[in-house]
Amino acid sequence: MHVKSSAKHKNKPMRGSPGSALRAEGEPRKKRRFSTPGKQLSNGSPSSPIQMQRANLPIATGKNALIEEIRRNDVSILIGETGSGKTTQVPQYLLESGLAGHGMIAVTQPRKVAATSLAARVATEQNVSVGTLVGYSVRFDEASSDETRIKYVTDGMLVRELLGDPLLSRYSVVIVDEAHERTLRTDLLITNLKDIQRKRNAPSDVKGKGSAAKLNPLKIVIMSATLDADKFSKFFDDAKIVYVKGRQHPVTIYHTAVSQPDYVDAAMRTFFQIHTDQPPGDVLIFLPGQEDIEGLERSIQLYADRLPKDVQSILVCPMYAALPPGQQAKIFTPAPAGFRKCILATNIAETSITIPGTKYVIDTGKCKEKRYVARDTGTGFDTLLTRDITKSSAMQRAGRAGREGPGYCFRLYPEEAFDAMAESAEPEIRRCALTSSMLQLRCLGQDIEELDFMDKPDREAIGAALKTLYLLGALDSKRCLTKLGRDMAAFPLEPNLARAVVASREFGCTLEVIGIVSVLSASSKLFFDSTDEREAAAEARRKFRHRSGDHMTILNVVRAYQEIAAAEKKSGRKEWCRKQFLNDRCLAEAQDIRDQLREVCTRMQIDWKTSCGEDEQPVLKCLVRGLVQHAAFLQPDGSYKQLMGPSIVKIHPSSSLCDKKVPVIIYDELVYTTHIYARGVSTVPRSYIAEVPVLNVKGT
Ligand SMILES: Nc1ncnc2c1ncn2[C@@H]1O[C@H](COP(=O)(O)OP(=O)(O)OP(=O)(O)O)[C@@H](O)[C@H]1O
Repeated sequence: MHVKSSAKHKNKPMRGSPGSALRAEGEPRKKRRFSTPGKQLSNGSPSSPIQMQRANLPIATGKNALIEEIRRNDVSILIGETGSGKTTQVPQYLLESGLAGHGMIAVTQPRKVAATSLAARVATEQNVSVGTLVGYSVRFDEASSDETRIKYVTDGMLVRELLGDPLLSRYSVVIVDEAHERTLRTDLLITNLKDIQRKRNAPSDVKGKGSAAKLNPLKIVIMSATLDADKFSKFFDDAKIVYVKGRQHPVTIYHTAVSQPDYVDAAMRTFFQIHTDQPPGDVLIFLPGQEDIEGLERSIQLYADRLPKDVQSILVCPMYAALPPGQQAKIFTPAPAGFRKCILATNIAETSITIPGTKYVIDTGKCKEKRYVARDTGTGFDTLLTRDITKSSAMQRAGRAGREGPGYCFRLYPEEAFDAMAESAEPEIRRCALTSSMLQLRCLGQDIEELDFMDKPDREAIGAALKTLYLLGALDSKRCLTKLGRDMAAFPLEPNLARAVVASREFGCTLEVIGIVSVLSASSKLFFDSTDEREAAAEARRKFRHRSGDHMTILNVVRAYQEIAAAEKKSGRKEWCRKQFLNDRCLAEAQDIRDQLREVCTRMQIDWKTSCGEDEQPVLKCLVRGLVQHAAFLQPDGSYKQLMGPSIVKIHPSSSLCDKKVPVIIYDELVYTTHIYARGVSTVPRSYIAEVPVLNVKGT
């Protein structure tokens, strides 16, 4: 293949091309390759195209041997090339072979989009609709029933299930997929699974008569294409490592000759070379974040308009976490005839998923990594810093091509840069805030300091999480879980927002607090920061503005939207939002979240209809309960000093209070750009802060 311009690429076939052995690094301790011929698949019509496709996957060759290995071992670690069929086939094999008995098979995914799209695919392969035999469960969305036997779940949802069912009694097999990502939830889950398995699989004389005695043994399968298998094996007491050989289709990899500091521009040039020179096939471009995606989308549209008439049209589809689920799902819809789809994605599309039609991948080699700064105080903030990806990410990205036929991956960095990359990223447990996880563990009666983790969290982070939970009233001074803490954990919300909802029972304003919290929990922002029409947007926003700041302003929008929603059809709502410069997708998603929070309230005997009317004071008091660590006091120079942390912060320009000087603020989060900014800000009387019970005791 010929690639012009400075984004020049050198060709190298991907390791594990057809017929090659998978493993490049030295021989693993326990290893098995599969080469026994597969038997005919028992489920569905074997001659249907989808069943033929299943039968041709590399994993199908070793199906029986694989089932046998899983049958023989309590824990199996399964390594197989991207696209070999692990995620879609292994659960079906276990179901079809009867190995799962009467229990369910859970397959965990680090991301929602993977869980929902895989459930759809496997349901099609089983010829059923999603939510019947095959289902999914992700935060704020679920499709499952009593019939469900294979459930794709986010790792966070399975951790949440532990709260109501600590032995995961409904499941006979838990498959932890994409375990290499080492998300905080995956690590928590793995720790718990080890313990659950010890209880459920113990010999009956050891089990005694406890609840575990009645349960079937639990099987655990850990899967990935790019995993430090030995580390996982060691953690699970030398568990068996099983290797699936080969990949279905080759992916040819090209590297640039030199590095590309302007990776967005390099991505654009590479895309247009593919578009003008190469046969049809969709293109998936990996970029670090939303900003780069939006920038590249604009540039591609601009240049696309100048292409000669006889060149195919381009359909650009962005894909990042803050896009609502419905919008994200569009990447799976085939492009109309005569169009080439160009998907601009963050690492949200890096693992697990198959995007039909994708033949070319462009990898900028960059990603954004979440890291909590000042983990020791609990008053720090999450940063999302752009950095180089790891080898594991690069291989996963290349693996999104070559799933339906031969693929091509264009890496916008030299081969030497790939060789110099770290093998894998630092586990989240070592770099993210632990508050939410610690609350869940406390509800399970577990102490984070005593748990058996693959990598232990550091003491400072643990201390900060304990402090936060104490200030929220979830733990008492002896670090024991309070009733309040247990109530908070019932809500699928960050602990500070859950605290505000629980407080609303006391202050009689649940209707209002849920309205605000659902918008704050939506995946996209409520207000568009339109640079083109900034004045018009500000003007439209002014009528919702509340003197106390952003939270009550959100409530005003929610109230107005509900009136419109009651009177208008969907198209009318959209039009109204457009005129008000509001994000209708955020409001629609918030409505779904609100409905779910109302259900939780009903279960908890909190009357969600309780309203404080036009009085903002009870609402602000609830928010203070949740955001007490996010309070700051005005300084003589107009900046704000954190009440409980060392930082000096400014009010974010997007806030309705940005040009005001108010004595005390509370805020949703801190963001760091040129300064540390507080975003989502309200002003509250100082007395509200002194009233927070835990501060009150100390006489603050
Ligand atoms: N939605 C889909 N549409 C078309 N083909 C699909 C779809 N999902 C899966 N496939 C086919 O099934 C194959 C196996 O997919 P599967 O997700 O099971 O692989 P995997 O080994 O788990 O890959 P990864 O390690 O990347 O998660 C894909 O390569 C593709 O050929």
